[in-house]
Amino acid sequence: MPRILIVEDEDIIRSAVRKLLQHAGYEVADARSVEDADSHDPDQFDLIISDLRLPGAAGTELINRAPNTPVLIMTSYASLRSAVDSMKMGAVEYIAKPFDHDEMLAAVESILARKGSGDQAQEAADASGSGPEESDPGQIMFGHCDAMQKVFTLIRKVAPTETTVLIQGESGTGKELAARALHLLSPRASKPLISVNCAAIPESLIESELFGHEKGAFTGAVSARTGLIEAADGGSLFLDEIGELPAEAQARLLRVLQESEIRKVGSTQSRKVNVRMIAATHRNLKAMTRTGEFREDLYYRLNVMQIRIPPLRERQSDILGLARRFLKRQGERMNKPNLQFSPEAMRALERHRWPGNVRELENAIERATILCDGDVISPSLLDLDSDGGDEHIPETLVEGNNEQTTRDADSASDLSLEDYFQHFVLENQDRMSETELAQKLGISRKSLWERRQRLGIPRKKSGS
Ligand SMILES: Nc1ncnc2c1ncn2[C@@H]1O[C@H](COP(=O)(O)OP(=O)(O)OP(=O)(O)O)[C@@H](O)[C@H]1O
Repeated sequence: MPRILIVEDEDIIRSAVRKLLQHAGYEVADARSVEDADSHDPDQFDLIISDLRLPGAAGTELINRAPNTPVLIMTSYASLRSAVDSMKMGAVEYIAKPFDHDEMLAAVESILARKGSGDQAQEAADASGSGPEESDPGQIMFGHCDAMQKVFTLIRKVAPTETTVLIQGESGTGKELAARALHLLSPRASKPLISVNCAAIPESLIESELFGHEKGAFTGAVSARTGLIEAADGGSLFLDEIGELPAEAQARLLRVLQESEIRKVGSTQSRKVNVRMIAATHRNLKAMTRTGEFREDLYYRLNVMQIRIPPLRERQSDILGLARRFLKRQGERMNKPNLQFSPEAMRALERHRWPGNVRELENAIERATILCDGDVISPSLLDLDSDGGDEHIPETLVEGNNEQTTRDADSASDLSLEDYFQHFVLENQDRMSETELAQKLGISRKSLWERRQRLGIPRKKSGS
């Protein structure tokens, strides 16, 4: 029977995950912190599931302390969807909280299956030191056109260095993927890549999230916590939407860049950190320095090397290649392996302006794959003319999520995760809009609304 160690300081989550896994037939032990977990021999476990932010050391520290055991990291923020990107470490994965029971069990099963069947292959790949993902940006992101080839050349040159990189580009162009390529092609690839969306974390929390806090630093700080910068120690930190960082956090970040030191909120002591910074924005940071919205000194520290990801409309010759790639992936996921675009659909794809860039293309194809009854995708399934930009797309994607939400409702054993949801909404709804709440919970606004109805937490009038 596989043995699993859960490391989580929040009692509700720890006991919910424990019950879920025991119910599924696993043997489970638990701990409240990385230090607490030291009392267990990691080699006795087939899997460690840990929260990212814990009192004391960050959950990512377990990756070092338990080199032979896969670590599944749980993150609280949807903004950290790709928080722990440790692909090179075999079965290390992340899961965004709150997760469905099915999602957690599927992640556990898949890691254990990979561990069982893949150990030897993984060892061989590690020994040769050449996993397929690490050798070229073209294996991490698609791009044959000249503009993307120039981006790849820049990534290849700058990735092995320690240089801070500023990635600019419209929303959905692939800035996060470029950051991942920079990390995976760097000597830090075996360490964590922590991605933080500065726009998705409320102002009041961002400093504590990034820098950590001491016990009692503010109301609600019941114990000391590691920040995300410390969690990325030895690896890379990707700060998405850096233009949204509030002034105080900008000042603190500048100190990290200048002195490679962080000081937790409420602490008088600094600690050395070794983190490579990659920042991204869709805004004109230079112009923001002129209006005083962004610190000029921080701008120059970040802008040592700039990579501009072109919008999809400037990558005309890549559109069909990307579309086919997404269609293949979605077709495999949905068990529709023979899907093809009709000639009219291909023309429609090439004619569209793609204001939401690659993300919009990916979503259009996911939607068409779901709706397609035969093997041919027609223009009407792509529904490109009626696309309403960013606001519209996530709502469409919710189709799949909703199914899971309904399954949640059917499962009486989900109660404690629902408690977590309820707790989170009640605690944050006064200072967060519905969009922000949904983003942080990793669900769509529609799902948030549905869960509110089901759990009887009506939306406050002043909420958004
Ligand atoms: N060149 C590419 N090849 C394959 N997939 C891509 C490419 N560029 C983007 N994508 C996919 O498109 C989606 C959006 O990409 P990503 O999140 O990197 O964009 P972004 O510029 O960081 O967006 P935002 O500014 O909104 O955070 C992701 O699912 C990503 O995997």
